[in-house]
Amino acid sequence: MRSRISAPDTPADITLRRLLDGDQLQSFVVVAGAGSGKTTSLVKALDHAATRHGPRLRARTQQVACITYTEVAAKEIHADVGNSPLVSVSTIHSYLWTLVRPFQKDIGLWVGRHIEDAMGEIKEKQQKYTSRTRPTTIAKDSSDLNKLGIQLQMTQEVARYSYGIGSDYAKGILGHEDIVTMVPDLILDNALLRRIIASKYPFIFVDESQDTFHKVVEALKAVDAQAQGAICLGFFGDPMQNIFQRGVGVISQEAGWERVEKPENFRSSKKVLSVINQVRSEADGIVQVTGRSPEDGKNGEFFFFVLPADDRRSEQLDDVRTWLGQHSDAGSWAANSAEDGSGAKILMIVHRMVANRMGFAHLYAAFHDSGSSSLKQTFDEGSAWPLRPFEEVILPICEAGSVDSPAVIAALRKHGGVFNADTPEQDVKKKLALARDAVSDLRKVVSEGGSSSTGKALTLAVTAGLVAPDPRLSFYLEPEGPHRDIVLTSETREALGAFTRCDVDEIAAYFKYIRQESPYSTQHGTKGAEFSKVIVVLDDEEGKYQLYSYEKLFGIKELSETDKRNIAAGKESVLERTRRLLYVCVSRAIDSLAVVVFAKNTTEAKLAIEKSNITAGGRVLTEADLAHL
Ligand SMILES: Nc1ncnc2c1ncn2[C@@H]1O[C@H](COP(=O)(O)OP(=O)(O)OP(=O)(O)O)[C@@H](O)[C@H]1O
Repeated sequence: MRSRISAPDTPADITLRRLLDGDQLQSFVVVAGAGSGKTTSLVKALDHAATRHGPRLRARTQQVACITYTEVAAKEIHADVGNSPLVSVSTIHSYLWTLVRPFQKDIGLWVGRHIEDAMGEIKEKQQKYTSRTRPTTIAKDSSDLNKLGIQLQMTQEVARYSYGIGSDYAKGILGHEDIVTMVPDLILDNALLRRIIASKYPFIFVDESQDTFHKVVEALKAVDAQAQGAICLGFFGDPMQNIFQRGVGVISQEAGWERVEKPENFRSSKKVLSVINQVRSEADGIVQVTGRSPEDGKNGEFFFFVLPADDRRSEQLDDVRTWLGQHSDAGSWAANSAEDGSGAKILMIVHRMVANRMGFAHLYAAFHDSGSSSLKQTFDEGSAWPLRPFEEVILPICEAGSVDSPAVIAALRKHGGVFNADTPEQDVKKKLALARDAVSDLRKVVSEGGSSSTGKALTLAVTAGLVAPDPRLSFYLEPEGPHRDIVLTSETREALGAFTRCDVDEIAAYFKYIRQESPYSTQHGTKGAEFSKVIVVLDDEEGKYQLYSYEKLFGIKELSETDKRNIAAGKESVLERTRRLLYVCVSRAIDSLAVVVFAKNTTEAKLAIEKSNITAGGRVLTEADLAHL
């Protein structure tokens, strides 16, 4: 990839430099569509702030802060600015924790209040019991209340809170969820904390700002308001690409802030850009113009298929690839991985069909049929907490060449419970020798697979201390173990039951999909990426929990009463959510794009799609076209 710093300046880059160089710093919101070079402008602005204000930042031990979405993105951005020590690039969680870690007393008070609130909710529920309330509910509430009381008592003894995977307040551990709730509360409550943040970070930039939590935005705005021109708070984002449920979407502009626009699209061919603009036309109506030079301005290609939603979807998708290989100018659309640029990338929402095809149907069912809505969502987005031990430790250990591979040590060192990054070398050797048998047993369990091998692998890894799991998981596996005061909802318990009964092979298959190693990618996981040829598959999932519906978006299916009520009340509806996901997907294509809709009634679907204008005048292709292969 070409260095982002060396990309030619756009008018937005020049505006940003003006804002960074004024006597009074000015905060801003960059609002621009897909492929407009937001990340590129962010990197240029970071570099400019660090270079131009370097001596002053150094003298005052200040840094330019950049908050981004994933650790991978943080590393890439930091590398783009030459890993400058004046620039601190981190994920939102680690940035927020760095800010409040020294405020231990305030953290303790917050935790106490948080537990009391949870106790209050249960007490309120108890007041509403009727003669029909089930004895199991009454017993569970009473046990949960008792546990929370014990937790509250034990927090009195906590000398120092640390940030772990999931919360166990009694042991002084805060989890990811706590950080994004607690830190904004503390910032909003504490003027001193706001002053300290402003004096340490005179420049704070937020990447992918549409996906930032509401409360975090509010807290950063409070820091900015108090600093009165002494800091520059800059958001880089696209409200149309807000595809995670807790994201703020639009960042409202405060008085005196500047709105910076980037009207160009540097990524996509003309045909693809017209689809991108069409999808956006019914949202905020931002229309992009091509930023590609005339010699570089390829026309590109766009194809639209409507096919029956039956149990032959997989074969039909193969036929679509073959058809495209024969009829498009872009060469092969074969099913090889798109990493080498030759094949096509298929973007699908995590879906029972993908799960079946990719070999993780039971795992999918464990999260979708019994989990809470947050477990379902995080599963689709690739970040569900019960899967972390596999992602971080168990799979890397099992995928390594041998028990003694450096990859095994690296995984245990980074995430395991056996030793941590600070363990002295001689202890690492000793502990590893002890852990060697467990590692080897774990590799055997995983390679044998079979029903319930997920639970077996987890129990083995946790008991041997190879992983430091989320306290919720630890409690589930060992109810009388070290995390016995944890409270689990019945939904979570049910999902964990189904999860541990899965064949561990399914977890490997799921991560292959999530990490985009397969020709398929999740529609969520594809954010920020770009591929030469893209096939976007639109296929509504059956069931009552329907967050997205392409059939509703195209008018193939009627809106439900709830949808109509949400729209009438100006609340977010299935239409906006689906449109945004579709926007993110179609805008990943550089040259060629194909959209495949699987619908129950293809005749009605074809008519509705033709009416929707998305095909930009092109013909809707059907099964009959594929028949001529
Ligand atoms: N100023 C520029 N001149 C030429 N090409 C550019 C410029 N800025 C960005 N690009 C190219 O455009 C493409 C998109 O850039 P980038 O990923 O920064 O956009 P983005 O707005 O963050 O995208 P998205 O929001 O869709 O993920 C990249 O291939 C990048 O190299």
